[in-house]
Amino acid sequence: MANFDDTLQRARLAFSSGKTRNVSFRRKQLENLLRCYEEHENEIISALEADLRRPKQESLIVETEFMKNDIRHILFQLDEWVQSEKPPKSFVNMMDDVQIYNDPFGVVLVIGAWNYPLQLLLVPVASAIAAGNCVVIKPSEIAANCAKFIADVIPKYLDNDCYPVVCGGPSETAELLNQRFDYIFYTGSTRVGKIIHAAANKYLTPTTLELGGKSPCYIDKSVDMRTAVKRILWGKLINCGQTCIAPDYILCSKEVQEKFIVEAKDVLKEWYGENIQSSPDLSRVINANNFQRLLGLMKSGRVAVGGNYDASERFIEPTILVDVKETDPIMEEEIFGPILPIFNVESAYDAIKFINARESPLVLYIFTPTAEVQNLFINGTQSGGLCVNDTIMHYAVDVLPFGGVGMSGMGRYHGKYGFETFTHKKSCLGKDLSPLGEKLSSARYPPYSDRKGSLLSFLLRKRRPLPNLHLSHVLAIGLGVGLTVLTNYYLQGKLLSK
Ligand SMILES: NC(=O)c1ccc[n+]([C@@H]2O[C@H](COP(=O)([O-])OP(=O)(O)OC[C@H]3O[C@@H](n4cnc5c(N)ncnc54)[C@H](O)[C@@H]3O)[C@@H](O)[C@H]2O)c1
Repeated sequence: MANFDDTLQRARLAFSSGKTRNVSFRRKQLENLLRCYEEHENEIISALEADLRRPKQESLIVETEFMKNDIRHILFQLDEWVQSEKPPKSFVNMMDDVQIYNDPFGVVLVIGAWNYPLQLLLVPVASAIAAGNCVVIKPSEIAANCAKFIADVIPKYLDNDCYPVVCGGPSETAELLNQRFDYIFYTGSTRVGKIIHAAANKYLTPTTLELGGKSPCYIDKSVDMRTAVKRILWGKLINCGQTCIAPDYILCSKEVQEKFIVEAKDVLKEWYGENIQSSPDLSRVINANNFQRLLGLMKSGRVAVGGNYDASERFIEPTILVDVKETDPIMEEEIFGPILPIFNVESAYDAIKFINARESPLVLYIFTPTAEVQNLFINGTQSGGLCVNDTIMHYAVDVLPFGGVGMSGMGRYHGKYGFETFTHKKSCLGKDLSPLGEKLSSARYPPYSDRKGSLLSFLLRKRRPLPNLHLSHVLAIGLGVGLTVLTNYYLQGKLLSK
């Protein structure tokens, strides 16, 4: 059984030494991580190819370039993000110092999933470093080559006491979860998310859960079908459908379905040629277990496109299923593979009813140029995110928070939202000690009286927030007003005496 006591002890000591509170130290670590990506790009691409047979271009877009840009974004903004905030004050605190400090939580645990084995682990790690935490980094054991890269190479770039890498599967993770962390960030299935949440409960550890589920995709008849088909199929087939935000199934009318299938056949031929298996541009299913699970799901409905597979390569041809029923296994569990079922609905209203009868998805996709139809979904459904007329691309907008809702997760990250996830907002009131400040405070002290009560009600009454004024500002304004009044009197006296 793994023993993580020492690792945790060293991280705790490193955190209490105050090292990670130093913003230059955090910046240096992030620069090192960026350098690691620059110096090992080919190794990263090879590890992803070995685990998933991921094409180089996909690895560049969704792993290396994505990660480097995430770190660059943090480095550009860090000095601004770490500043304490001075929120607008109410009348009663006019004389006081009211601030919110950005405190790190302490030692946090980040657990990654296998489908994007580097990005899903190291993007939250970068946010946690930026926020001043120590981080225990736990890659998914299922993407074994990437886990080995992380364990071998990352420690050469990051401070080993502050940011240890620990490896292992479910039993090691269970052991790790017996330790006390100050924050847990987990990416993976909803099933394991519940285990993580239950473990976090022991110490009331705050937790972000980035989970999965079935993300629907509604296609309206008004859409340009060629564009819709390309954007949907790309989102479904990148990483062989093993993407938490892949469009899981399509909701559309029979008429739209017919047009979708005609265009889909054409687009697949254009992208992958006559012999799809020989195309270098399609990833493979991660392992034999998932391959067999997907073959089981392919038995639902009727194959309209694709349907071929080869167990020796864990290859599954991009497959579109029609005539599926609500109760078919493919409509009940997250697919996580290159299979796209179409479920027929009569209208946008029917689609919304169908979506609302199920768990809230991680993302909802709608394809329509019509604002009226878009608004029906925006106002009538709940989902972690919503993407109109495209798939996946909302993930890359670094000013948008990313996360689920309900069974698809809790919490959010990316960009500033990642920094805030790993930051405790420590509120601080600095009371004014001047005689005037004490005079304003004295109404709260006994002996109580009606006069004091009325004064308190007046002071506490909610008004529009004041601009951030301190005693010195108030005195300066008072002095200015006083001088103006006196000058007026003086000038008037002079004029009258003439
Ligand atoms: N929301 C997101 O950002 C996001 C991203 C990627 C994947 N996902 C979801 O993740 C799922 C697929 O990923 P996965 O198969 O790696 O998930 P997983 O839950 O099997 O594994 C994820 C992590 O949990 C650990 N783990 C597995 N079983 C455990 C257990 N019993 N106790 C403690 N730890 C355990 C693994 O070691 C791994 O590090 C899909 O549902 C997908 O939608 C979500």
